Amino acid sequence: MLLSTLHTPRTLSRLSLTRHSHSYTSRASLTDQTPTLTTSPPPHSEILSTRQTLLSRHASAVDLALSRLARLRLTEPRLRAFLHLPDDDTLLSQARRLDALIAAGDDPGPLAGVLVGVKDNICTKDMPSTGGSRVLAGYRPPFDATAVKRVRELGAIVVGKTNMDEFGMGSTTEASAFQVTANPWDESRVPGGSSGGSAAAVSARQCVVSLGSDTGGSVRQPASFCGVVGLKPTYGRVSRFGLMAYASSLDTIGCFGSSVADTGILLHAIAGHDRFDATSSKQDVPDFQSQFVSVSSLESKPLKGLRVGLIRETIDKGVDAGVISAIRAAAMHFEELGCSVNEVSLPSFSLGLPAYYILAVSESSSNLSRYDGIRYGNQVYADELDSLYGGSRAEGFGSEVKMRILMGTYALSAGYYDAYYKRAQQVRTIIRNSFKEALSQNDILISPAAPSVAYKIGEKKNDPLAMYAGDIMTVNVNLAGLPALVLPCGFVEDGPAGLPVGLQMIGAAFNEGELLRVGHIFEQTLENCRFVPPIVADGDIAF
Ligand SMILES: NC(=O)C[C@H](N)C(=O)O
Repeated sequence: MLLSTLHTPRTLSRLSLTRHSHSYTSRASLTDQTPTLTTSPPPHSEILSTRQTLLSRHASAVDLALSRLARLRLTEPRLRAFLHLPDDDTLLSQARRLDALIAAGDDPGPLAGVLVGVKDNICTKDMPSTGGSRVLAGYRPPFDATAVKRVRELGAIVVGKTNMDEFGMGSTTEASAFQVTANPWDESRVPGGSSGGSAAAVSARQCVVSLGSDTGGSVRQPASFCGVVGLKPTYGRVSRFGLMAYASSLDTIGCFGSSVADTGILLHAIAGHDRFDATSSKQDVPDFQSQFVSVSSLESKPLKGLRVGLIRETIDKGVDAGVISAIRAAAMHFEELGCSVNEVSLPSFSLGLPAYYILAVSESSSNLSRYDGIRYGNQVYADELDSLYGGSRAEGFGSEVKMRILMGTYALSAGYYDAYYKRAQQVRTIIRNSFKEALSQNDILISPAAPSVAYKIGEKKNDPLAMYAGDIMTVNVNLAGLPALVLPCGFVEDGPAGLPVGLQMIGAAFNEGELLRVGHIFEQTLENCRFVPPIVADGDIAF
């Protein structure tokens, strides 16, 4: 954030992008002409500043954890972002261990003292992991997922398990078997899904960063709805060991942060080959942190020469006008940064949604067969096997999961396989190729992360097709296996404080470093824009 240029007339004239009041007490408005910054801007990286604070002994890990936990306890009854939270003593004992290391002069690790939220479909050995499903209520895995193990080894503290749509099947968290999470910007709205708890928790600063999973947009769409940064890595970049499988050829573990830098640092911590996941890639993981250069002015055209392609089909009919204007303003911002921006067409774009919903449900019908009451899952009493299977599933699964298993079984059945599954695989190849072609002429592609801002709770719950249609911006990227970064780029005037709009940047496979570099520069130069929801300031807890 360029504070020095915050109040220049030039800045204000560009504010169609980000016109938003920073006062926690006043309503945000697209027409605000006099922004008021009532608190100092956040550091570009809370992870880096936490490390600095600890090593310089300005505060202890216990102090930092206590202040974060105070906000968490205060906001959680309203947000319901977590399905499981250990008691404070359990968390503070981990902070005490870090303080002891620092006192002894040892390095506590690059993520020391960082509170991380973990989506409930990512296994943790010391906390329940239900995947948002009644079928796994009370299940405690005997191991940590590789991503969890890695962040813990680097000093992070897992603060709890976040709410989600059952097994990742949904876009709002309303398909969680346990609770609906509220959006921190407007508590009558959904946070998006399926990783809605992870996005809401970071947005409300209940934790510093969080892990989610993205099969068809489950990190990127909630990041957009909650005004945080969300990164879906290239398929294979992050081990899926310990992630409950939904659609294995599409599933990825992704990251949330309140800045691009934090999100990239978290990715660096979890990325890289893992012998427990044969699909994890052996590609080197570059030092993403070196990408986070400071930019002092727009005049230096810090992204000079970058070719940006705005996907035409994503700013077309069916997309909210407010979203389109925020994305067009973001495109203008890229031009100001020195990029060339051109509209590109991906004619196969609209095929992504039907192909995704055939492939994802087909894979899920196979993956979820393990929850049969014997291998995994709750078990009902029955005196013969079929009734035990049937009864356990009938009782354990929610209606969306049941519907998808049925659709998937149908698409894979002998008489329909060619018409549905095989055809969807062919479409997947076409989509992959069209991205390849577009990315040979552009360095990055941009689009909205979702066709609208956050929905009202209940608005789409009983209309699955409308719910699925909301995934149009994200599913293609999973089908192509590419990385994508979503970051907040503006507001639509709606709800008590305005609702954030997310920009999606799509890059070539394994080129997360470039997305992070570009995203960091975009974010720093997006003056006058703090994506901190009003709930953070409630209760006088200093941010
Ligand atoms: N899991 C995801 O990535 C979300 C997508 N809405 C789905 O239901 O499949």
